[in-house]
Amino acid sequence: MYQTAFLDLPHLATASGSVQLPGSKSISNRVLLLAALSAGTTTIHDLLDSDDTRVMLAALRELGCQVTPAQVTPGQPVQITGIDGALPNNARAQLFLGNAGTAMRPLTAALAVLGGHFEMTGVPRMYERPIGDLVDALRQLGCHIDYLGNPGYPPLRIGQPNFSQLGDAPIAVRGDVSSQFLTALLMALPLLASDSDICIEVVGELISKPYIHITLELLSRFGITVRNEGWQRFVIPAGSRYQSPGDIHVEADASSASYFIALGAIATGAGGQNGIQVLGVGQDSIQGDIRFVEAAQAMGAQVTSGPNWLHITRGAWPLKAIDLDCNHIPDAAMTLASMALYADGTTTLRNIASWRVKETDRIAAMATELRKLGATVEEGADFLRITPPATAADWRAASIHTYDDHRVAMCFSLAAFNPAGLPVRIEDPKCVAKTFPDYFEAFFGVAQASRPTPVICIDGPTASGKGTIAGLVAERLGFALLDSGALYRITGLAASRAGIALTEDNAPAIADLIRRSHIGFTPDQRVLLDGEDISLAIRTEDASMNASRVAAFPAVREALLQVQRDFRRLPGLVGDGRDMGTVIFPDAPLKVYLTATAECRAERRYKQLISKGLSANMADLLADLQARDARDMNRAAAPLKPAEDALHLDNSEGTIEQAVQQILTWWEQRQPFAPRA
Ligand SMILES: Nc1ncnc2c1ncn2[C@@H]1O[C@H](COP(=O)(O)OP(=O)(O)O)[C@@H](O)[C@H]1O
Ligand SMILES: Nc1ccn([C@H]2C[C@H](O)[C@@H](COP(=O)(O)OP(=O)(O)O)O2)c(=O)n1
Repeated sequence: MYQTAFLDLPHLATASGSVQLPGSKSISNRVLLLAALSAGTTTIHDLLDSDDTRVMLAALRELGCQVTPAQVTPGQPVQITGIDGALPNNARAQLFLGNAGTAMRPLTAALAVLGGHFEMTGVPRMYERPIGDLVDALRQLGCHIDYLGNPGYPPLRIGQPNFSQLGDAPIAVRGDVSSQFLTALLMALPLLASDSDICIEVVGELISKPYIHITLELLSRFGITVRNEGWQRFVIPAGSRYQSPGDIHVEADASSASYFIALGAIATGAGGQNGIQVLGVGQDSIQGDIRFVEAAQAMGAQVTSGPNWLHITRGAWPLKAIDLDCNHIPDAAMTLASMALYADGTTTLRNIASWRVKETDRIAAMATELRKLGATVEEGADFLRITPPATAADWRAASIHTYDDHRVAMCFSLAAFNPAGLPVRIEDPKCVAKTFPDYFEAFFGVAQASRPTPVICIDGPTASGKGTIAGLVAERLGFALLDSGALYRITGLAASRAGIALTEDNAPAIADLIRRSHIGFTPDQRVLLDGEDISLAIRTEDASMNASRVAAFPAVREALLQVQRDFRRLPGLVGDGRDMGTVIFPDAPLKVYLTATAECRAERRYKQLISKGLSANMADLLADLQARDARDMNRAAAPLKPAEDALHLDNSEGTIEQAVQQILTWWEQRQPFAPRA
């Protein structure tokens, strides 16, 4: 996940490949509870790992369900052995449910029906989220629930129910507040339906029918067939009993698929590859948002699909403008607003009043940000009318404000395919964590830039601060990092360990050795050589000297050339070394030549080595450093020197942060995101 203040998407040209989407949150937690209530063991595949599912798993373990493994591990299924419809007598538990509404509501209903002694607590925000309508419905049945704080809100205490008064009358529940209450009852009441039918009657208009549809579909997979009488009455037949289906796959979130469906409709593939493959959700999805596919098709997308996948390619181009009632796909429809930027006329999205009360006022947010890109947007109480920029010249480079709304951030990534060749800045990219923490990683995994990916080169002599400053600049921009010196250090170490003398004669053998070695960099910046952690071993002064020696051999530099260029990846790279700007990335848009006086560098290196627990001597260090400077600057192959277009930065006086800020300022000056006057 990108934790940066903003993320710059370079202009993108093509996209192809496949994307595995994360599991749906609402399906994950329903499946967990149903598995826990069932007879038998359920193997759950593709469960989402999120705050909500972690809370639910912890609660189920607390209630005595066997859960293996105890945590969600990527690529590994979770097995749950259920309670077969009953808890032991006098079961007792204190359940902390954080801010997970998808755990609090269904667990309250199920435990109130099962009976025992339970306290349901959470974070302060949970105590502001109403649960009174559900509690009222459960009390009608004979469940025993007390409020421990404010009436109508958690925390709750659940006791032993008394079902002696339970007659044939339907159980009434309000349908116009949150469909989660009805979902909770639908999942709890089969526990009571052994002898006679149970009927639930919805009072008021039922909202969010697609979510009830998901509940009914999942119930049927766990052996409960509910009769749906026009979305007003739901009958759970007598004799219902939860039975594990054995294996079950959690579908990916269909609204998350919408960005990649749109991507497939907007972008052509590169190098003969065609289209975007979306894995995890397909044509028989039980989620309402899958109908986004029809809207995308109406705009021109070509979609083929199977049970668990979709494949999308560009069809009509430009896309076709549409006029659509979006009530059935409120979340995914936002993606249509981004597709409208590429349409042949004005697109109207109607019946979207609910956008106004989501994470932010989404109608206003989309209108404001689309306008920044150059679109003409008319905004109504419940509609949005979007006319794309008339020509490529009418597009603007925009810094997109995201309003702490994951969908705004994801939607506007699609603007990076604009015909004007402009980059797009997404502010606060971490807001995607709500449903898709690695969205941008997945997006970059299938998209290709129209020009070489941006690189910031930081070259300079030893201990000038390159590594430290390059690391910080990369972190602020969300860029990858290349510590090219580490590659020469690894080479020197590998050759010494192999007993090869570091002489010019042996250069081909050293180059050959490094080509055959497996070099790895971990996300936490550890360095691996054939699987061994050599992070410390390459930092000794001996290793520095050896690195400088092997770095003078053209055969070694040749062997490491492509290795270094392969570090270049979206959204950008910061390269630190001696020849980043002169040889490896001569086309880099920003090159910095970082220097500091020899005395200053020796002193800093001394402190650095001591702090790592390595021995050091000031006089030797200064002499070594000057020798290394001389060798690095005077060698024939790629000597250390500033690139002609490098900006010089003297790092002797200022702080690390000042140097970082200077480089970020130079970078900003090369970007077109300044607000329009
Ligand atoms: N402006 C600065 N002020 C104080 N210390 C600095 C400054 N710049 C770098 N340093 C310190 O100098 C040492 C050497 O920096 P490093 O990044 O390893 O240099 P290089 O990669 O150029 O060899 C580090 O301990 C770093 O924290
Ligand atoms: N791009 C590069 C990077 C490093 N080298 C050589 C020159 C240096 O003396 C060694 C070690 O580089 P490194 O950047 O790790 O060294 P310092 O941290 O600056 O002391 O490798 C090079 O020739 N070209």
